[in-house]
Parts: sequence; C-alpha cells; structure tokens
Amino acid sequence: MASTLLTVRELPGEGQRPWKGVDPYRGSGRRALRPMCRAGSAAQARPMIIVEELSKRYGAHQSVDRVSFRAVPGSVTGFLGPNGAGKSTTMRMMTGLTPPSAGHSTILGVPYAELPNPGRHVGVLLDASAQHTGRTGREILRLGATVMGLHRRRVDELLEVVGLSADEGDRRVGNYSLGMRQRLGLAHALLGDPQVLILDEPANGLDPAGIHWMRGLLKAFADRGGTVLLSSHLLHEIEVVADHLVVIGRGVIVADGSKADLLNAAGTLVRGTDPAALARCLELAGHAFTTTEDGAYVVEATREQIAAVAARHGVVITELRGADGAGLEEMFLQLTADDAREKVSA
Ligand SMILES: Nc1ncnc2c1ncn2[C@@H]1O[C@H](COP(=O)(O)OP(=O)(O)OP(=O)(O)O)[C@@H](O)[C@H]1O
Repeated sequence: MASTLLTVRELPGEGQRPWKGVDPYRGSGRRALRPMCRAGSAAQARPMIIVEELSKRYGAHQSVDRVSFRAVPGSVTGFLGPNGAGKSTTMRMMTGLTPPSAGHSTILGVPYAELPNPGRHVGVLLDASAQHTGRTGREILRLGATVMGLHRRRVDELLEVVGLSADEGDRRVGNYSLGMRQRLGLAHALLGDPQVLILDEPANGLDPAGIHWMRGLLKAFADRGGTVLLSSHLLHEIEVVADHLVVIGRGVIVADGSKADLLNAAGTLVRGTDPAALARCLELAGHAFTTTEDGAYVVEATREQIAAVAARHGVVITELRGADGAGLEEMFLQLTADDAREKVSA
C-alpha cells in the first residue's frame, strides 16, 4: 500500500522550517523549545508515523505479530503494554535498529533509515542507559550537535530545557542517576528540533517532579504540532499525557483508539438508592451490566441512556459517571488480562 506522505525532497529543510525567524525564547524565564507551527487542521490529521503489519520473530518466538498503527501530529500517542509485550522491539524496527521479519514502517513518509540527517526530523530515545559512560553529558550532546550540523549553542539550550545544570552537564555519564540519563537522552532526542519524538519508557527513573516536568514538555511539544510516540507501562502517566492509545499484549495490538473512546468503552458506572430496582430497569432496557463490590453497576451503555431508563422507571440515581475510576489501568488490565504474567480477577 502506498503510504508516502512526504518525499525526502519535501521534508522541511533548515531554510523552509515554518518556525524559522520566530524567537521562541523571548519573554520566557526558562528556555522553551522552538514552536512547530503547522499549516491547517487537514495537515495535522496526516499521520507522521505509519506502522504496517510489522512482525519480528526470534527463532520460534513471535515477539511482534503484524502490528499496525499510526500517529498524527499535534498529539501524544501512548504505546502501552506489559513487560515483554513487544513495545521496544516495535520501536527498534521503526527506527532501523532491528530488521523486521515482515511489514514496514515510515516516519514522515519514508523509512527511518532513508531520512536525511534523521536527528533533524525524528528524536529517538530508546535506551537511556546505553549512553557512553566515559563521556560527559555535554560531550555527548556536542557530538550529536556536530553530527546534525547544529551550533554548539544548542547544547547549552537543551541542557537547560531538560533541567541539567552546567555542572551536571560536565559530569561523566557514568556518574549520572537513571533519571539524569533520561533527561540527557531526552535532550539528545530534542537537539535537532525534530517534528517527531519516539520515546521508549522515558519516565523510567524520573522522580515525581521529573515525570510531571516531562509530561508538560511532551504535551507542549504536541501542542506545537509535534508527533509523539511514547511507550510505557506506567499507565497513570500515559493516561494523563496521551491523546491516543495503542495497547499491545504478547506482540499483538489489542486496542487502538482515542483515549476518550477507549475509556468510554470501559462502560458507565451507576449507583442508585434502590439497587434492585435499578438492576431491574437496566435488564428491561437490555443493557448488560456487572456489579461492583460496593453495590454499583458498570453498564454497557452511555450516561444518557442510563439516565433515560432510570427516569422512565422512577429510579433515583446517586452516581453516574464513566467507569474509569481506576482509569486506564482498569482498561489496560482487562485488555491484556490474557497476556499478563499476573492474572487479574475480573
Ligand atoms: N534480541 C532478541 N532475541 C530474542 N528475543 C528477543 C530479543 N529482543 C526481544 N526479544 C523478546 O521479544 C519480546 C518482546 O520484547 P520487548 O523488549 O520488545 O518488550 P517490551 O514490551 O519493550 O517490554 P518491557 O516493557 O519489559 O521493556 C520478549 O519476549 C523478548 O524476550
């Protein structure tokens, strides 16, 4: 299937970048990232990442099985799955580090390996602990800046953006904590002012303040028109930051949709003053439901449908909301229950 969105020649070069000439730092106490203004809403709907039927087999083990999804600009796509589900393998295939057994993927319309000066278009953070431990953070960023043809000034800017002090920048990476390595990895991913970010578990090792900071950074990146693909098993983190969710279990995509749709699919929680009467009217209306431990019902119907049924039968409702009390975790555990190492009681 032809999926080319932009040819290499059409990729915005330095002189064509829409944000060229804008001073992104003016008026801000801390340095901000460059804005990524995008033309219209139609352009925003075009997927920047297309993964089609990607598969990876290691010997007899099928690690990734015909995985397909897309990520569009202006949004954060959360790539969720339990340990060993195939997230890293998929991302490694997308970024040319692992050859797929079948399928293909494109970023900005071309395979990652065909992007000219890829760091200028796609920021990748796959394994923060893989950085050279003998170099300082600043040296690693300077090397990256040289390879990408960037001014050295950019290194200082990015150290500041990710919250590493000048002193920390001059320390050897071998002496960095995991959280500091994640910040450095993120700085490296952002160095080339890319349009797309592919980040594998970037929150690992970050403290709560660091996770909060990163959440803001990724949201701001997406708000400026960037495309973010973010893998994690930190479900609450993803729930807060992602607009779109792709859930993987044992190498297979088990859910793919907007966060709102997937959470709504978890059903509606309703509680009434007379549970038996409420149950009867739900049955009469043909709405399937389950009972929670504390006597509420989780119903396969919208809030409006339930309210209408209750009103028709004169049943008093005391609580009516999306059944997302446990948020994404509940949905995630349900969707991956067959795949999880720890079995979850329904
Ligand atoms: N080089 C390899 N050789 C053999 N098996 C591999 C290799 N790389 C990954 N696998 C297997 O592929 C499966 C998916 O691993 P992957 O690292 O992609 O999972 P993940 O979803 O990123 O997990 P985690 O959340 O624990 O990082 C696992 O069963 C893993 O053991």
